[in-house]
Amino acid sequence: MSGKGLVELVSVHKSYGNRPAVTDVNLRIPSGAYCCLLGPSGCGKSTTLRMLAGHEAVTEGDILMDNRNVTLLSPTQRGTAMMFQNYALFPHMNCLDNVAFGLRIGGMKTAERHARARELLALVNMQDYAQSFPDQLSGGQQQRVALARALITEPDVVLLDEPLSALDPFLRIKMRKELKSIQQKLGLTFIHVTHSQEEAFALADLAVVMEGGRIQQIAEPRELFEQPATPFVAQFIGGHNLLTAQPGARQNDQVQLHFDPQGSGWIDSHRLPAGQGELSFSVRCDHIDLQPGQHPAAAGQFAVTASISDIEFQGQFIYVECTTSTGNTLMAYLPDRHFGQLPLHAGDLVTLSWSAQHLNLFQPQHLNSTAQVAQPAMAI
Ligand SMILES: Nc1ncnc2c1ncn2[C@@H]1O[C@H](COP(=O)(O)OP(=O)(O)OP(=O)(O)O)[C@@H](O)[C@H]1O
Repeated sequence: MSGKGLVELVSVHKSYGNRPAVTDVNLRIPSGAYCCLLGPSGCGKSTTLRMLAGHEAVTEGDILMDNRNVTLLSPTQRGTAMMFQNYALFPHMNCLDNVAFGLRIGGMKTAERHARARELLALVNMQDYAQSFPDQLSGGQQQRVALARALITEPDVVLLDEPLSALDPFLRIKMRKELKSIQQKLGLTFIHVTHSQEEAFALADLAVVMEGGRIQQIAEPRELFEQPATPFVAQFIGGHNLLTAQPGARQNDQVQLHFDPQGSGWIDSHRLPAGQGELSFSVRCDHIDLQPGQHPAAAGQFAVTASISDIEFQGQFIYVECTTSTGNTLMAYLPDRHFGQLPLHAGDLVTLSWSAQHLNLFQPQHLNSTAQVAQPAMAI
């Protein structure tokens, strides 16, 4: 463990001309963390990574590494190493020389450089390929060599720009396990840009979801999935329904919520923001139950009536899409064995229900985000 590699971005902005690419990014990545920057194309994740590497100037704000302000330092002065999407190996050099290259600048003797490069090739399980050239290697092997090359300068922080995107799906899963295992073994901070939520969930200690140049949520993957902070996050990570409801009658410590046209349920009043009109929620597709016919909500449950518009077999679960009488869509993932016991067909009237504890309430301050304007929550 290096014990180093604490990374902080303080009010970082980046504009190209007068077009903002990254806006007001505040982020603290602890030493030794595996952090994934996640988001759709154009959200600003690569620009953020390039600013961390020193390949892109910061327009406003500061970047700190181990409490040292590195904002104006060159890439080689920061203690970072970058691994690129296409690996950027030198085609005319064998693996040993590719890996040893970073030590040339330091003026180290060839024998010493090669000895160190051999150690790193062994770390990434490529010791038998020292004399091979990049075009003689598979994608996964090239990726391992590129990682060894990034590690040879003994960085505290490794920056990875879509490192798995050039690999086929099987190799991608294998290589992501290797990346995580090397990161844990060396105890370095890894900052990994991806547009895949599955990759971020598998790798990250800390996931940062970006949209429109801004951070939408910073959380551990489990929290991100269980409590997405904004409608954008819920929609981007997938597997969530977005809902809106109107608060109605009060009873004891509970408030009734009404979904248009035929749905309702009761929620603890302390969960609702004061003075709020319409409320926005998400509920996970795998937290929804389905029953044939029309039923009122049971105690502690929410229920909505809709008709089945589509059923798809997805392997481990059945995807059931339902449409309410006002034309909105609700999705449920039913376990295969559960679905087998139900006589459900497209066109059937069903009741979708879920526990009140599974309603994820969006806080009103998060509903003013750009993403919310672009993707309004759905009224059911
Ligand atoms: N060199 C540049 N000049 C002008 N605009 C740029 C430049 N690089 C990025 N941008 C703009 O900045 C915004 C953020 O781009 P960025 O590459 O960081 O997004 P990204 O999330 O990494 O996307 P992708 O997944 O497609 O790589 C985009 O609107 C992009 O068009």
